[in-house]
Amino acid sequence: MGSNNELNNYPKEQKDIYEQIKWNGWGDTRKFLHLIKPSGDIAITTEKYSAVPLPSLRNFIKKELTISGQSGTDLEETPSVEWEKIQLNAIKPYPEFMREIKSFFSADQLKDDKFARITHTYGKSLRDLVRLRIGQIKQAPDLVVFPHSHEEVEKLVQLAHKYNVVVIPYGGGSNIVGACEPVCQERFTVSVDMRRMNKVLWVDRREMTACIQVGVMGPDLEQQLHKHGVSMGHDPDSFEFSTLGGWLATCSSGHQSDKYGDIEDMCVSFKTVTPTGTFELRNGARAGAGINYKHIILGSEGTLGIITEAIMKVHTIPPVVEYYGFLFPSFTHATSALEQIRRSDVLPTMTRIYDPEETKLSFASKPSRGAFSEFMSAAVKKYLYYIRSFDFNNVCLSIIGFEGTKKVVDFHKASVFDYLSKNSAFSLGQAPGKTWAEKRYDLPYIRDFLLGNNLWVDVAETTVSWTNLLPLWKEAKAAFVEHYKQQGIPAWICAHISHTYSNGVCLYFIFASKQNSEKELSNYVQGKKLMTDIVLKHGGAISHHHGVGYEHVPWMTRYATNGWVGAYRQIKQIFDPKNICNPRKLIPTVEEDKQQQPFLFNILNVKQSKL
Ligand SMILES: Cc1cc2nc3c(=O)[nH]c(=O)nc-3n(C[C@H](O)[C@H](O)[C@H](O)COP(=O)(O)OP(=O)(O)OC[C@H]3O[C@@H](n4cnc5c(N)ncnc54)[C@H](O)[C@@H]3O)c2cc1C
Repeated sequence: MGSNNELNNYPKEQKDIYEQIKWNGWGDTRKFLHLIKPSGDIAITTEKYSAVPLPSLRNFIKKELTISGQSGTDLEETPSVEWEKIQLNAIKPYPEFMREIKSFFSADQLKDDKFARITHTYGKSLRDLVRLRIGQIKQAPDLVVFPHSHEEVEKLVQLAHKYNVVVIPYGGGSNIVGACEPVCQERFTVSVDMRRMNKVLWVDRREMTACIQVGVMGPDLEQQLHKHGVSMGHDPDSFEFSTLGGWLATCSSGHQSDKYGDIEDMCVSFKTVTPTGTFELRNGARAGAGINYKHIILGSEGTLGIITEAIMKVHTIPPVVEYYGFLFPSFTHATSALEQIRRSDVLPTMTRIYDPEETKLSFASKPSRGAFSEFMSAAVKKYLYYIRSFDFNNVCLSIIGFEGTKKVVDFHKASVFDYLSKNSAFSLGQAPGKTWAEKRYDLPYIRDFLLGNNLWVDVAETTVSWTNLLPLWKEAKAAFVEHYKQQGIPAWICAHISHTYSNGVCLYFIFASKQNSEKELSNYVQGKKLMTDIVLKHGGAISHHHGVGYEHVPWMTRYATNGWVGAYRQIKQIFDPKNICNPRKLIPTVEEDKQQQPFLFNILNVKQSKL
């Protein structure tokens, strides 16, 4: 049973992570939003705190999701089904494959019970959560395998290749693009849960690199690295529930990307198991020795093979960490400051700029009434209004962070603060930065609450040039609200900028609306299509960091040139001749390509899905 390797000794008493997180929502089962009596306020409960009121949030939702002349949208319960009541597709019988796989893996590494299958069917996109909440699962994987080592992944992929079995790597399952969903009805499908491969294998403090098993989740990874005095510095919003393998496979980006880079900048090399062989690690600063295979695997979303171990760059844990809040009089002021900072030789570790709508959301979701006032005394407000002519409807919050030694932080800070003040920014000091750091993983929990209350919320993000940034922002926001308004449906949209580059930024939209009376996904699909089309019109990337998966496939031939789509199909054919690795993701099949429109609606499942 298994290979003789000490890394195989996964503690028997340890629960797997999929058993500890929400099966039909986001994250920690102990953290959720709910209503409290008698106030009717929305509150948040976490592992540490029970029912902390967010007293402005309910009114904010009501006010923002209102069409003028109509009464505001209020909450109306739309509960989820219980997982026990869900009917799953039957497991496809495959005795030859099962016999051989059982001779190599222990019983504890092979699961086909209902809960394991449900929790490995989808990721965390709105479409995924909706289908889970109504119990619509048509293609759960037939088996979930939990490898403990690189050698076991090799054996699994060899067997899958031999028996023509589909393999879908499953990291944290936090993707929001349908990347882990089985979509090949006819073939036996294995979900490969990587999360037992979670060790930092070595740290080299001289070269500042670490070799890491890629099933490790964010907090565990940083904890292990911290024991060596180093950090990787990759902190996406999904940090707590995503894995290094998922980050590499989706080209992920974290909050501090301005300083430490995106995942591809941190990655030196990795080991990948493909059906036609394993690509090995190669350590070293860089090489001009032909095409580095890592560039082909990065972002391949499990369609070419399974990444098992990675050598990543690390840095010394920064002794000084300072995050500040600023207010700008408008989004134009804020983006102008950002562009000037980017053009200079100095860079903060993180720059986040919220547009006026997201600024209001940010203050409305704080755990005290009138959080905006907390940051500003009446005198300051008067000063901003009368002396600085701030219109509070247009004000934009910004969080700007610096990390490093005191000398480095002070140097960057002085210069950055100069650009901020030239663009009329007003400093709120470090308090908003501290609040942001403490609460930064809370926002996604609002989505579950809204889904349970007759509303829906989703996101769209892109990389756009500095030139097209404001035109895209303005058009997307106006078009989204107008589209729904014409149908008499309330809609709300906001945006922020979270990563900057010399030639563009990541612009991130959050949009919400009401579930329709039919409780089907068509309302949502219209919004998704509208946003993606506008992004492409302004030359934006289909995604800056969420990836392509299944949900963005219909736009891929418009985004990537046909030449590249064809080349990718050939690469896939070489690496994976039987198309067993996460099929029908990333690019459309030739047949799907020919029938773009019906395919789109089929993918987004408009007709069949009910909320
Ligand atoms: C609330 C929320 C916030 C988010 N914020 C961010 C953010 O700030 N930045 C960001 O980049 N993304 C963000 N995401 C998206 C998501 O977290 C990322 O795409 C993340 O990189 C996925 O990692 P995962 O381990 O969960 O991968 P999964 O969702 O499990 O898998 C994603 C894809 O990678 C493949 N894959 C996984 N592991 C491997 C492997 N070992 N080898 C080969 N292929 C593999 C899967 O087959 C799938 O195609 C967010 C998502 C949510 C729900």
